[in-house]
Amino acid sequence: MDTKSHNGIEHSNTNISKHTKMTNNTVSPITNGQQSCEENTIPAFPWFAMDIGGTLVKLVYFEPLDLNPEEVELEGEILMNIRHYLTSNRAYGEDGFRDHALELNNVRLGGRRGNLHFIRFPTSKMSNFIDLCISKHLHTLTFKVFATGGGAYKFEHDAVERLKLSWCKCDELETLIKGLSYLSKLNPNECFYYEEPENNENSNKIPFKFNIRNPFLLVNIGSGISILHVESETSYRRITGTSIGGATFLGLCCLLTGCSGYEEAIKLASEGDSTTVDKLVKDIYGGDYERFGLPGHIVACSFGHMNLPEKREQASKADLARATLVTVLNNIGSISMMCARTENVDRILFSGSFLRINDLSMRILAYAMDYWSEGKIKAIFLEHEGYFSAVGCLGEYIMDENDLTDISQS
Ligand SMILES: Nc1ncnc2c1ncn2[C@@H]1O[C@H](COP(=O)(O)OP(=O)(O)O)[C@@H](O)[C@H]1O
Ligand SMILES: CC(C)(COP(=O)(O)O)[C@@H](O)C(=O)NCCC(=O)O
Repeated sequence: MDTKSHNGIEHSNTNISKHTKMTNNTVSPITNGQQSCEENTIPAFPWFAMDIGGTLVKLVYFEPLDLNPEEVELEGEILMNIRHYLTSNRAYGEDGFRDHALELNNVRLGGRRGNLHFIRFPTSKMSNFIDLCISKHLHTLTFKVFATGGGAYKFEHDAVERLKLSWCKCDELETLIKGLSYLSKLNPNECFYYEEPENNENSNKIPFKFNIRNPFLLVNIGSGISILHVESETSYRRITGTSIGGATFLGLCCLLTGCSGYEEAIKLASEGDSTTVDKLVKDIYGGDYERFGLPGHIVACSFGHMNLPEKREQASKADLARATLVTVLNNIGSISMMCARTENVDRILFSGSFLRINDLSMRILAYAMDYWSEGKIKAIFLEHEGYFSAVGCLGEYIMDENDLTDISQS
């Protein structure tokens, strides 16, 4: 049975991939007509998948390393130019970036060998991206694009009309789990935890040997937040979600500090002190609230000092950014903890681009999970943060059953 994703609906899909692939290590040649998404063959190069989210487009590109002379000839100038353009640049115009540090080399996908590249740009620039594809003559070729995230639906008409390609859609939460399963097997350092999250000098990041078959909670912190209970790659439920997510942090930071983007917001937050903004238990009790085990140092009410003009004057932009971050994290932490207890799991995996260049948030979450669970629940983080759905979407259409049997990484 293969069901759609809604809160509380069980998912069960016993296939590794929806489509069984031919494994003769060749790809279909580019054809003149549109290719069907349901075709039972490995699709023609180029192999792209895009997760078009509420804030960012995450694009995963497979660069083949084993093209034979005949394929090089078939590939033609346009695709060769695209390949060189994507792999030789780290920035594309003002808004596109390749996360070079995340690149995975010499991986096997669809029976082929290649490098996986990770590229992102703002979803607000989707139409510029389509213009760029047209300027590089991609609309004159026929190939498939694998798309997930809300934008796979929202932008389908525009992409298909203007680029004349086959637009193959996948569900973002299904591909999130598939991508997690694939990358955690491919990359031994994919999952990690902090041994001493409260230690600012050395929080001790340790690789975590992840086994998808032990039930866990998956908290995806994107623009908004989805929380899933996962029992295996093919059996999971979306338990709940919250609208107070990564976009809330960024939006409120822009409003409160006038910062211009995510990088600046995170830098400000790392320099700030939230206790000038938040009211702590000790600000109310003068110490701990012992009867119910609330220590004085925890936040009693986020932004609780900000009703007073003199406190507003004392709070710097950095303090406001830090308080915004802590507010969002406290909410994520307490919902995640409640879900972990209700579902009886002892591992919470946090994914999503909100954790990009955000060691501070990961350590705050790790400390909170450890503290409130008295060491029983472990917070686990992921190197490829927001890219799992895009990877899972590529794998959904391209992976064959042997892809993970002979892993070798350079
Ligand atoms: N360069 C960036 N621009 C905007 N937001 C970013 C950036 N890098 C990280 N983020 C954070 O990641 C969040 C989006 O996470 P992501 O997993 O990509 O979600 P979505 O799929 O909804 O776009 C943003 O709301 C923001 O908090
Ligand atoms: C609607 C979404 C699945 C979209 O995913 P995103 O682009 O935020 O990664 C997500 O924003 C979400 O789960 N929001 C919370 C909705 C709720 O349960 O309240």
